[in-house]
Amino acid sequence: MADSSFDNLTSLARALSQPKLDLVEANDVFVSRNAQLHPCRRRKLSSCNSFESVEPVTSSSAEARVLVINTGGTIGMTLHDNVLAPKANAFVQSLRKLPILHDETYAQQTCLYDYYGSENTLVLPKPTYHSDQLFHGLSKENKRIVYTVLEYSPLLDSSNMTTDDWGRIGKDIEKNYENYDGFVILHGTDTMAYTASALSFMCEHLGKPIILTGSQVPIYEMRNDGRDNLLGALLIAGQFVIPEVCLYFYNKLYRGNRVTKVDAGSFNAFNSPNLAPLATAEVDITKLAINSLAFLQPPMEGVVLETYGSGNAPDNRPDLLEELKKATDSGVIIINCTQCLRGTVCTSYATGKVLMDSGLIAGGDMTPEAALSKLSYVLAKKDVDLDAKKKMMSQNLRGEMSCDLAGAKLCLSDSRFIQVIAKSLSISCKEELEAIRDALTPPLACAAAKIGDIEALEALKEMGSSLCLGDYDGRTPLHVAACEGHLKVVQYLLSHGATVYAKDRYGDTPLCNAVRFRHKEVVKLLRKTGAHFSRNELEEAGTELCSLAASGDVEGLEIWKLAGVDLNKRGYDGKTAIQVARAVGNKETVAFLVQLMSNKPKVTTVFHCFSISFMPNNHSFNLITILV
Ligand SMILES: NC(=O)C[C@H](N)C(=O)O
Repeated sequence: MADSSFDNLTSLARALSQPKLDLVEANDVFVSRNAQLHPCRRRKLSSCNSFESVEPVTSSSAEARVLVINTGGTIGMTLHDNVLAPKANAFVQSLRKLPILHDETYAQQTCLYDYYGSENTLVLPKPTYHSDQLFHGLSKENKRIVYTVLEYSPLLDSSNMTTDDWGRIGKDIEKNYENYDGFVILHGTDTMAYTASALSFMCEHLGKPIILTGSQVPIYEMRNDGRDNLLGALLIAGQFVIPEVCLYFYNKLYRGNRVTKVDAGSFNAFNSPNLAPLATAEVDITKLAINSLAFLQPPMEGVVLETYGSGNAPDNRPDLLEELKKATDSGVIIINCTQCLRGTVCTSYATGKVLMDSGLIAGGDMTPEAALSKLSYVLAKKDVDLDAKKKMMSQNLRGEMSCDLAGAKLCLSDSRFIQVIAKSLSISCKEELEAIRDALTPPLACAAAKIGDIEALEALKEMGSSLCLGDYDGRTPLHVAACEGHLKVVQYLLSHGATVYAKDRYGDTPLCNAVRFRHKEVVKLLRKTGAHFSRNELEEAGTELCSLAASGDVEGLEIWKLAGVDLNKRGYDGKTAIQVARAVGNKETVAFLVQLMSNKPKVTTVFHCFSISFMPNNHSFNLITILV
């Protein structure tokens, strides 16, 4: 991976109170939000010659939208002078000719290009029974997947990617976050695991899938893996709410910060040694070999040390240990990662304990890629002191390291409820106990959220359960806490990985729930964390506003406004709330609406989804393999 100065990418948090541009931007991919309104599409459709024969587009919610960011990599390369190099402006044309990746008939019949305002927009064929069955166990929305390709210039071999490129991808996702259901990043395989790890830390409070993929053989070749990889990534990004940065390759969906490239000559190029793939659809990282430790001097602030076995190094080299100790004493954060593909760092051996005694932090079963990205993310946290940074490095932040299973077991057996159930089912082995835990904890967490019991939520988390999982109706603890208006619980859940974009069986988000039950503070907090109404929810919004206006319910109108909904939205009969209030002669409501629409919003909603205050200048760290 190419070296670069770590530019100070200042926080991208920004106020959403300003209306976003509704215009198609220079590169033609940023689509007008208004253009998504179903009636517009209907009007455009009706002007199409072949409208009668079109499979009816009942609403815009029949389509899922995915943004594909093409950064380069082998998937779009061609041979020149016997070497592979990226080819600009050829990818979309080539996809257009592949029926498996684009349905031109549907595009023509539904005026897709006019409607989305971009020649770079394509649509997958209707999902078949077979592709429906591809991903077992994940909640799925059965939709047409419309995707728009944003091609970077220049396209890069990923060995040339720098941290600036990570920042660019993050910014583009942030810019387009509300307009798409998911994101696919096309990327070279050589440094894909680094970018995946970096994005996983950059994207705080992520609510939608970001899936990196690429290929080993260019998509232009007759026999290639690019088509399958792209198709799989699109199907997942468009159909499933997996709020994670993932990597999809060779029929497997991995957590992005768990993978490493293991094979330069096989389609099966990636492995996630310490975490099973999230779903199955069935060369070399330059390391700095050192023989001197001069590199531990300032301005070095962090080091990922790749050590032997379970985190061991020679304990008969006092010179080496002394240098490490001096460095950690002076504030350098050194993470101890194992060179082994599988297994975790622990202090079973004297040769491992000496490293911990020298102040190193155990990297558990993190990949070096994830450790390096996490280190850069943590080092960039300006308002966090050194001890807290060290603590963050030793804790699981985004699923990049496994929790202490021994601890989980102990807590599981401590939990009387689960213990009794496990006993009555004669369950004794760890795997079965964990399966019981995973089945039981979502409803338990929802029950705790309902009564505002943060301690109970904490206890469930300690047991190793995820607080993001939904119950049988897909309702997460965050949905429940939002309905109940438990602000502290909402705060707690948001800071422990809950996603604001979770949708229940009825397509409702926690924001929509908080609005329904009129919990203003919860609405404000959710908005601050990046929540927005889904397109489904927005379709009903105009009618809802009109009925609130008809009944003079100004409190109701205000809370919809707080939730970021445009009060000019039209109801089913084309009227706006203010027109309805005028029609029923409710002057107070009219005056209130006029004031509400002219006033600047009372809350400043700040988008925290992506705070890429990442890798500031002067932060210096390195990945080293220890050779002694
Ligand atoms: N298969 C690949 O994509 C390898 C290529 N050199 C890259 O990382 O861009």
